[in-house]
Amino acid sequence: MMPPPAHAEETRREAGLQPVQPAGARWAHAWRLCTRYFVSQDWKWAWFLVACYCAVEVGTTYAFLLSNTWQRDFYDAIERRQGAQFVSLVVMFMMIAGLAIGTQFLHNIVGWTLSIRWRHWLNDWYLGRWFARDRFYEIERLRMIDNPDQRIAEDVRAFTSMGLEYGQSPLSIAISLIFSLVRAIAFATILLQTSSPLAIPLFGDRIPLPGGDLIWFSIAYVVLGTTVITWIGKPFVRRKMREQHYEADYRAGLLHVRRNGEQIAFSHAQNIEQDGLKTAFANIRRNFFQLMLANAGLSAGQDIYQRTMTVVPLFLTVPKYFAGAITFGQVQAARDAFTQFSASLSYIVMAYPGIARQVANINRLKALDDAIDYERPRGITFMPGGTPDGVAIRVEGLELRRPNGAPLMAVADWTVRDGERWVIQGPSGTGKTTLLRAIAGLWPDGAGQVAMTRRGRAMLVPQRLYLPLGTLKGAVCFPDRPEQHDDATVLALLEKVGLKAHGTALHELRMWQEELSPGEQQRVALARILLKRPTLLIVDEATSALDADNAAFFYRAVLDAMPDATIVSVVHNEKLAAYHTHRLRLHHGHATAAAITEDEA
Ligand SMILES: Nc1ncnc2c1ncn2[C@@H]1O[C@H](COP(=O)(O)OP(=O)(O)OP(=O)(O)O)[C@@H](O)[C@H]1O
Repeated sequence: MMPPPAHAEETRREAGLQPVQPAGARWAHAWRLCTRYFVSQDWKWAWFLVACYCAVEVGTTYAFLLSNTWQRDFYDAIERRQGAQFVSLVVMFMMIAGLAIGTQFLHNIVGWTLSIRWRHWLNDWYLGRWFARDRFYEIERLRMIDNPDQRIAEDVRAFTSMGLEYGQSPLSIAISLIFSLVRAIAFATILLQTSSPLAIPLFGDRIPLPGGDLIWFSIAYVVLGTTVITWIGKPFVRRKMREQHYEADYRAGLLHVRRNGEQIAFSHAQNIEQDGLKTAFANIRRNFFQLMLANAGLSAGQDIYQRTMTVVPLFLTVPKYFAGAITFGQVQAARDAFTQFSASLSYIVMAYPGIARQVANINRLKALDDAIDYERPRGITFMPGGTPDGVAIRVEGLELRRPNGAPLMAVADWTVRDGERWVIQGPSGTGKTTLLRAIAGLWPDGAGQVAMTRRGRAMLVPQRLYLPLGTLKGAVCFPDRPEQHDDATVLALLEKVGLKAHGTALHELRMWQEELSPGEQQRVALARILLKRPTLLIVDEATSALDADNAAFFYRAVLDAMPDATIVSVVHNEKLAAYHTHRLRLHHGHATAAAITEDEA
């Protein structure tokens, strides 16, 4: 279980590279993310669906207006005891209800279709950038942001969601806002019919205001409500963002236990792990209480706002009704219009939790984009394919440093010629693996130059082999696709490396990384090498889990099959050094290179 990060670190990883996210930058980013899709190759669908979405919104507004007129007629008919109109009003009501239900249905269908198409496109876009330039590796290496996986899976889903189930996308918020204003204008015309002129006293004069009292009271009501609700809701945004972070950390912790179950069970470390998970959950719980408080304040504010919205117009119109200036139907219509007008204008108040969630979401996506786009200046110049003929690796003035700039190790000049086999040795933690990473172009921190033969002809075999999710054949063939090699070849290799018993499960989809023992996984690595036959093989303690005989067999099999291959390997076992022609010894931050003499071998 990973220890929970310190608070400052936590905030940094949450926010990414730019701790302070100015609101303008955030919304500009959301705008860029939205517009990208609308000029993508899917633009026809995108615009068509948005047009449909807007048409449905027009239908919804029309249904609201019809409903308002119906209310006026209905209550007037009741007041005048016009029973003959009752049936036609009921039929009218059913037609309006049908229109409202139909528009809601279309709203969902169009919204969902747009959501999945948009998410599909954005998902591909993020995956492409995350994999490009090895960003997925670099972001983890430098621990730039928390849980990029969650950001790609869940935040992208919420960002593109046009329905209510995962919160609303900024696009649907924007469209709803526009149509709220349209609705507000439509209802303002109705309000004008029952409004009285309003004038404000100023310097002994009374300045008349355009529009009527109901409109001005409604606007004042909305401005006051929006200000108060936005103020109350501020902590909600931060808590929501932190919730996403803590939930993702907790899930990552559970996954970590699942992945390392064997070691935890063997060492009876369940208590430690449980404590770690409980601490992670305590973060969720603590945040939840704060979120609950923030939410409770917000909900209470919204509730009071909504309840008073339905009675305020009555206080304003009933005196006019008693004075005989308006009908009872007009009182009801004015009440409905006031509520609809205020509700339309106060979209921000009503949708605040959804908007807050989206703000947190956009912050997280912005941090992900910043991390993906971040260009860390490369200290070490890497030149794949930049070696002269006959040379596999050329290192000049190499200084390896940690990401924080602290020096790790220096290799002044080092040349690995074709066909040479180098063993790299040195105490633990001196930087052997880091040197291999630098050779493979994966470690940019430091100074100097590294040139390597073309990447396609080289192969890096780490201590813990990566077995992709899928079949055993896929695991052996990786990074080639399984269909690129025939079964007979793969089965023969499995037999050669002593994994014949697993041959019957060649096409079975299993968690091979969990199922095969570390030694078996290293034999899969051998099968992979023999299948790929690279001209440059970089091996990092790839025989550490094998017994002495099998470790020796590993090197013999490689040499038999590829006698001309260039090999650079990190091994602790002195006996395995005998399979090499040269030695690079790392000690006290420096490297010394020498040929291995017959006597040494
Ligand atoms: N991503 C990283 N961020 C910060 N420090 C790192 C990172 N990766 C490696 N290091 C540090 O660099 C140093 C050298 O690590 P490296 O794995 O290269 O050592 P090594 O010689 O291969 O050790 P061993 O023989 O134990 O495998 C270690 O102190 C390690 O903590």
